[in-house]
Amino acid sequence: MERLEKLLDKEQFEKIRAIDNPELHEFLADWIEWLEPDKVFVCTDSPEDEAYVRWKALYYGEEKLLETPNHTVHYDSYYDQARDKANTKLLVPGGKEIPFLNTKDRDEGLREIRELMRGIMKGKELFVCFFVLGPRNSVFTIPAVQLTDSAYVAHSEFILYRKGYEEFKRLGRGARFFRFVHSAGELDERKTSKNLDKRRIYIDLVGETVYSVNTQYGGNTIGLKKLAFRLTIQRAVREGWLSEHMFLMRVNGPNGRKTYFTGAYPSMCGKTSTAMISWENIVGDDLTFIMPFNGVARGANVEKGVFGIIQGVNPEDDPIIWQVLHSPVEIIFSNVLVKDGKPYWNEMGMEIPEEGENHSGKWWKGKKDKEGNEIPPSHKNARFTVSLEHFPNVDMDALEAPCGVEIGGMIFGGRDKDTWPPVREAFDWKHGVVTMGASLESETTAATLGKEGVRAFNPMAILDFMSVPLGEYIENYLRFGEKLRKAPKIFAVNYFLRDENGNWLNHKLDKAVWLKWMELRVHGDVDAIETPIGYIPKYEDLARLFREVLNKGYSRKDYEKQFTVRVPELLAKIERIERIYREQVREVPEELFEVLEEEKKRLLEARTKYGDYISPFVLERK
Ligand SMILES: Nc1nc2c(ncn2[C@@H]2O[C@H](COP(=O)(O)OP(=O)(O)O)[C@@H](O)[C@H]2O)c(=O)[nH]1
Ligand SMILES: C=C(OP(=O)(O)O)C(=O)O
Ligand SMILES: [Mn+2]
Repeated sequence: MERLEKLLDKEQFEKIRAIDNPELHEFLADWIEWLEPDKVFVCTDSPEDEAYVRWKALYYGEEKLLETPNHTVHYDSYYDQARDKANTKLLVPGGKEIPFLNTKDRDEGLREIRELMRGIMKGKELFVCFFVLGPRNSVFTIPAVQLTDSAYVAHSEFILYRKGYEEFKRLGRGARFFRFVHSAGELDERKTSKNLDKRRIYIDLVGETVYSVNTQYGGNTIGLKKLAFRLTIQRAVREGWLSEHMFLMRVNGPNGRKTYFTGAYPSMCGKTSTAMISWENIVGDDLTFIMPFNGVARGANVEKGVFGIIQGVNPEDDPIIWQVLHSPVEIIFSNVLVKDGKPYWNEMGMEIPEEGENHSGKWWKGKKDKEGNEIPPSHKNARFTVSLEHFPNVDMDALEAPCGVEIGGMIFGGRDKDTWPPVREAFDWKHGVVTMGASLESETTAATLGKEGVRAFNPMAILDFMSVPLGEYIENYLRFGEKLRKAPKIFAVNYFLRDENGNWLNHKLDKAVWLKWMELRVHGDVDAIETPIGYIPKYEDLARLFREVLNKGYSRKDYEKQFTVRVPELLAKIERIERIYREQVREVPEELFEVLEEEKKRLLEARTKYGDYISPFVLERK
């Protein structure tokens, strides 16, 4: 406390003194001394402190006002537009190599990151912020403290997370809290991070602390989002619950029935757009905690806001997001095109100006980057940051429920052009966990730096964030199901099937029909067709639902094309997955291989009887 008294002015010091936690005090004193900010501001839960951060984002030029009140725009460097996987490392003692995880020796990593951060906040203001993951004062709550010199990062966190200062005060010495230390580093004239060659995101799994430096992109910097996620996965696996890359939503069934679903898809594969379907209800769009209570799986949103992809948001497909983005509620737009104070983005379904300012600076149509690529109006990974309370279809009761909501179904999906059908149901928990979750593959996207469109192994859509050996993580999943009296049904979806010419086989809103079908299946209200890979919908049920939900026809031809069981592709996929688990992952539960083996056998038998490509109508008649 003596050290802190010297480092902080009286008013800020009093705010810290009110929290009885010596561990926190020591952490703050160490880092404030090390980072050497000119000024420190401590945020309590008061609206004034939040307003101060919001104002500082403008004052320091990290955000600019737009025409609509409460709207601002933020830019990240042209080369800092996505998660940097290569420079994101897990610090583990001895630098133990773990397949699929990017690890580094803990001592070495800590030394490197401390060196990069020494005195990095000279001339800058440091914000000390307190938040919680999960609803406040609940079984899910995890407190966290964020140190950052970016008012944009702190501002984003106020929009996305529940305030935690009072929670820290309440918990005192009992708080098992996460720590995040971030610096955007030196900024250029556009107020974007300059030293990208020294961009590092290091996750200290032992100290439950994450360091992030020389970057601003939210996926690399917003402590409570993808950085905390690595820490919560570790806790969940140790404690026997699930921390997942999943949306949480309510699907409305017949006669007012409410059924909650989670959905795990890799970044840029449809979590937000599914959770936002206007006639259903959103609880969360990215991160869900799931715990077993009295034999029932209950889920809660880790966050209270959305950091969503803006490309493609248009008034027809996304009426609610569109409406929210055009109302005067607090929103940060990032990496969009701005002209005369108005934001524009790719595929917004209206005309876009031919010049303005965007993530590349001054922009005009046809402008090329250093690599000779034409720069689109907005970046593919451009985003909006907004609180869920502003969405007319938010399920507020579910969002704040201290014990979460009962989960009826869990969905897995990815970008797959040729293998999985649009929707199918697992035979049981184990079958779903193994053949849907653990077998997920998806094409890479612009949410991470590097090549797009490459099919990649991505179990549970979580591989980028995995912080424990994969075998242990899958073991935890399998055992989780055994704790449940009534396990959620598991489903797999694929929104991204293409025909031989590369055209999509489904419209963006077809997912709304799959959701209604899954809701009926959770309650056993419709029959299904048994296939070697699980249950698929009957044509008649889908045709009725297309009419009811979208007021559209659905032809037998489209159904047959979409739901054909593609035996060669499915077998090739099992081979790939089995090889990965046999050759690359260690200590895989034996059940995984058994379940894959059974699936393979079913597919081979079906091929003998019906051929390589099996029409769902053939299977229905059998
Ligand atoms: N073709 C196609 N694209 C989709 C569909 N759903 C979402 N997308 C696109 O996928 C991208 C990412 O979607 P989003 O829901 O933000 O993904 P998230 O990162 O998982 O939350 C956006 O550009 C969407 O327009 C779909 O059903 N079909
Ligand atoms: C913030 C992210 O989340 P998502 O794309 O899953 O919405 C990210 O991946 O950087
Ligand atoms: Mn999203």
